[in-house]
Amino acid sequence: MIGAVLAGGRSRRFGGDKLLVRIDGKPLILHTIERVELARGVDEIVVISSRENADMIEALGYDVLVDTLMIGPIGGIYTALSLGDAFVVAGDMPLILPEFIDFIIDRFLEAKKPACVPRWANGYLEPLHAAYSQDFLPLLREKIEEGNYAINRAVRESDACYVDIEELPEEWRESFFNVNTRGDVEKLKGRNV
Ligand SMILES: Nc1nc2c(ncn2[C@@H]2O[C@H](COP(=O)(O)OP(=O)(O)OP(=O)(O)O)[C@@H](O)[C@H]2O)c(=O)[nH]1
Ligand SMILES: [Mg+2]
Repeated sequence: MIGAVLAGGRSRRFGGDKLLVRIDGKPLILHTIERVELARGVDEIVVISSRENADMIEALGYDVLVDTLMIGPIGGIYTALSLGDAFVVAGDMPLILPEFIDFIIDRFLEAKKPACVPRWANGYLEPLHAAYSQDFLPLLREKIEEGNYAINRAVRESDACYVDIEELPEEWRESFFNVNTRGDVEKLKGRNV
């Protein structure tokens, strides 16, 4: 399926485009993309980008679909699904694990549900590290038209399948690490990314 990497955020907490910050000499978004490419179940990468970032991402050698909605991740997911079913990931997740991606994709293909989303025991969801079907589009469209831009709520109202994180290997949890602040970049120093 498509690996859709979201890259249309404004990096407000970071200040300056976080997806371009260099980690071991390589832009953050490339770390994420190269890991998603390693998943067996992903056969094509598409970056769902803001108009401003499109040229830069194409220059890195990847296909871009411009998100014209710019209403947050829900709009990025909606845009990605116009191409087909997709594993969607935030561009700021440089530690994402290919084997975890494949685990979610396998569950998704088995369950035949509109979405397959990791869930913590306290109910918290990880919707930017999840698989989505085009069957999710009508509900997303309705939410967007109503101005309800919370992706978690849309997932909960759908007939989604959930992957219970705490039942999986503990080492997989770092897959959700995402860079929001400059301090998060510091946390990556000295480890293999
Ligand atoms: N395509 C698309 N991607 C988005 C949009 N909003 C956020 N993203 C991406 O979704 C991922 C997770 O979002 P956040 O961690 O909130 O990133 P952000 O919105 O850039 O940062 P903040 O402004 O600090 O919240 C990042 O990779 C963003 O680039 C959007 O409207 N469209
Ligand atoms: Mg984030």
